[in-house]
Amino acid sequence: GCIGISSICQVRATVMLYDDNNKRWVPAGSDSPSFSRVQIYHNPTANTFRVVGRKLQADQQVVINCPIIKGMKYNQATPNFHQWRDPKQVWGLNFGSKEDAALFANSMTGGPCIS
Ligand SMILES: CCOC(=O)[C@@H]1C[C@@H](CC)[C@@H]2C=C[C@H]3CCN(C(=O)[C@@H]4CC[C@H]5C=C[C@]6(CCCN6C(=O)[C@H](Cc6ccccc6Cl)NC(C)=O)C(=O)N54)[C@@H]3C(=O)N12
Repeated sequence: GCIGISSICQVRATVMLYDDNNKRWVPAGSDSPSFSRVQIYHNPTANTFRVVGRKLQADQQVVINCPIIKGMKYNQATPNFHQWRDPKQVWGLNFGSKEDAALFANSMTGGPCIS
């Protein structure tokens, strides 16, 4: 059958970026921190993973589109704020619920990441 790229997890979270200069978290995308639908896509052919998030509000702005490197450390800083580093920046997800956080963490650590 068609083994295309599929979404293995879908949660609600506010996607944040760490502003190293000002030492503070800023919302990814436009200025207002608001929830996005955040998904983990898996490409079974290449066995690669990617995190994609789109704002829930009308414009569905893509606020994260981040390849996940195998063996990357996934840090569960609190029950509903998790984070990871990519070569350029630090991403943070402020989850809508602890259940969403656990679901996402299980997909990340069950897939490409180490916890
Ligand atoms: C409650 C009040 O919360 C707040 O007001 C803000 C806004 C809240 C919502 C958006 C958010 C929520 C929760 C808390 C939880 C703590 N936290 C922080 O930022 C902590 C505190 C100190 C600060 C210092 C550094 C910083 C930032 C950059 C990355 N990093 C590291 O430590 C990395 C981590 C890491 C470890 C392993 C692998 C990957 C990575 Cl990424 N380590 C290294 C070795 O890379 C970090 O995470 N830091 C959050 C926070 O304050 N806030």
